[in-house]
Amino acid sequence: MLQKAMISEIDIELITLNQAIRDHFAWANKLIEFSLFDDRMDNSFTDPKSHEICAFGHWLRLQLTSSEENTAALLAIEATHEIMHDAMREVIHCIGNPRALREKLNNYFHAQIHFLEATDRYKTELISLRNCYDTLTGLPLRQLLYKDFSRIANLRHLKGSTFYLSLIDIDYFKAVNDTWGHNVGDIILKELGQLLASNVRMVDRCYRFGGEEFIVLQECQNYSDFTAVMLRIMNIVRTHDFIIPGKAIKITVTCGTTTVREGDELQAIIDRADKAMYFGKQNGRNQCRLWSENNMIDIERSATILAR
Ligand SMILES: Nc1nc2c(ncn2[C@@H]2O[C@H](COP(=O)(O)OP(=O)(O)OP(=O)(O)O)[C@@H](O)[C@H]2O)c(=O)[nH]1
Repeated sequence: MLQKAMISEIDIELITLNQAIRDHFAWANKLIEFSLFDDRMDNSFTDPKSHEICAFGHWLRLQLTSSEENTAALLAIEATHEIMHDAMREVIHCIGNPRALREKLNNYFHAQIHFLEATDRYKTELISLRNCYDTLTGLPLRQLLYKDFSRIANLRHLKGSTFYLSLIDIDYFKAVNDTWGHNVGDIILKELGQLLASNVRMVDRCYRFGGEEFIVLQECQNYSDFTAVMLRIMNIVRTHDFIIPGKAIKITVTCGTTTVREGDELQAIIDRADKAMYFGKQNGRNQCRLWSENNMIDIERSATILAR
């Protein structure tokens, strides 16, 4: 399944894909020029690995090395791209032999259509994925959390690591909207989303769960790693200057967190995190609580004790 941490990554991929397709057409036009004017062919046509040398091939390599999740879709494009280059080389070999050329040219046209169909499919996938992201904060929305969860549950099983789900809710956000207006509320949501996304590790995921609530899914080797991360996030948020027109303001959040246990349904996990968060709200806000059957553990106190 395709995966991106932020909507901007999808946009960048769409922009660069469009550019790569334009580069492909420039390359195809060059082929017509070479054929008509009998110019010297460059290695983006003649090399047996020409599909790796051309500008589109460069784009493809870059995507294949930078993302593991999209590999299947990208490899499907690569296969059609390579076949198209092979077909084009056969066309070149048949120049001067009109009878053979007709068939080779048809093969090339078909290969080109398959290649463009594969890139179209990928583009459609990227665009439908884009609809699962929040346009305000750029973060994945709750429907992606549900999709990601089954993959994460498998990972947990395979790697034996502990996953934590944290529900982060802005304190007194209604007052922010009432005092400074909804647009300022939006500025805060956007900035908080970016702050959270840039302060979790690459392997962790941050979602806009709805309204003024965010969810962070983290994979941690041990409890002290987890408490250290949460302590850091809480401190980053409470000390951050949120720039609104004419001034900078500070906000706090209350966080409820829980471990992902064997066989857990996602809804049950979210309910536990919600209970822990609610406990934090009722006990002064601006804190992070870990759900436990008997008491809701104060994560920041726990992190401080563990760090001694
Ligand atoms: N600006 C803006 N406000 C939103 C958005 N989504 C939800 N809100 C507001 O978030 C506020 C949430 O208010 P409450 O649920 O009362 O919570 P709160 O004021 O943060 O109080 P506590 O959570 O108890 O600390 C409401 O005023 C919603 O209108 C949004 O996308 N943009």
